[in-house]
Amino acid sequence: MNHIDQTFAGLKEQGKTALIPFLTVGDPDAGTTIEIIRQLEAAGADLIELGVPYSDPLADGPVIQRASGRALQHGITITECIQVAEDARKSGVKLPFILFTYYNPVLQMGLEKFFDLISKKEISGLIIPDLPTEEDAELRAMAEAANIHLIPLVAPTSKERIARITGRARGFIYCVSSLGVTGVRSDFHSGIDSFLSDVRQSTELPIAIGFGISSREHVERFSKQCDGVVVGSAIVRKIEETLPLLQSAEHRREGLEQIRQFVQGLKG
Ligand SMILES: O=P(O)(O)OC[C@@H](O)[C@@H](O)c1c[nH]c2ccccc12
Repeated sequence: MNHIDQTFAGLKEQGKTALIPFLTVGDPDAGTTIEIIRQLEAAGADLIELGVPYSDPLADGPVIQRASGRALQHGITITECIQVAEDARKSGVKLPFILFTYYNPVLQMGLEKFFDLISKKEISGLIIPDLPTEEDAELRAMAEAANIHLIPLVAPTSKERIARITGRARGFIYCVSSLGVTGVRSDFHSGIDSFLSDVRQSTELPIAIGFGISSREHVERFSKQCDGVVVGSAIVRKIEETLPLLQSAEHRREGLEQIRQFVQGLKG
């Protein structure tokens, strides 16, 4: 059990679905990211996905690619991204943090040093989209030892792999709603409902859905079948739209308020 399990258990008792925003850490800077996280919590978010910017975000659409580019322009590192979790906790944020990173930055740091760092910095979960389950044994063992949940992704094409992936999972199962890259969508994979029931039947863990979710209607629709809903690009796009306000001392509060209101609208 860790902070993620406790959060989902609490929501289940209340019959609620977790709202899980994703944001790119350091877009536009680490300090603003912490203030945005506080707004996300105030808007009703239940867990936060902290995205580590990467130079080759192969699974990301244009919105998150641009956000990663902005953050990397300011030279943010994976260590600084992890520090944001501790600083946000110190500023009073209570939500569980899931570190979202591609595998390369972890390899560059070295698994030992990486786990030594995140086990001390308020990280409860890990999502590494380009680490196949067939190659994650060492990392999974280190995550277990640190009581940090390695959260797997399953896609509608995972089919017979679903049971193998969910069988060794911790935290929750991240169900990808559509094929392709992240980004706001108006429609989802045609077999989405049967895919979600297949995943549900394969695990006792909570299941969350992500990719393309950008409206209250989407959140409502998927709340019937899932325990959590991940929203990334729609929120990252809202942050992008408010950058001029966020970067002006005079209008910063207004920009943060616009982000809070947008996310509150998703939660309803
Ligand atoms: O951006 P979307 O369409 O709302 O999808 C969530 C997604 O951003 C986040 O979970 C994520 C960001 N980059 C990823 C790469 C792979 C899987 C998931 C992700």
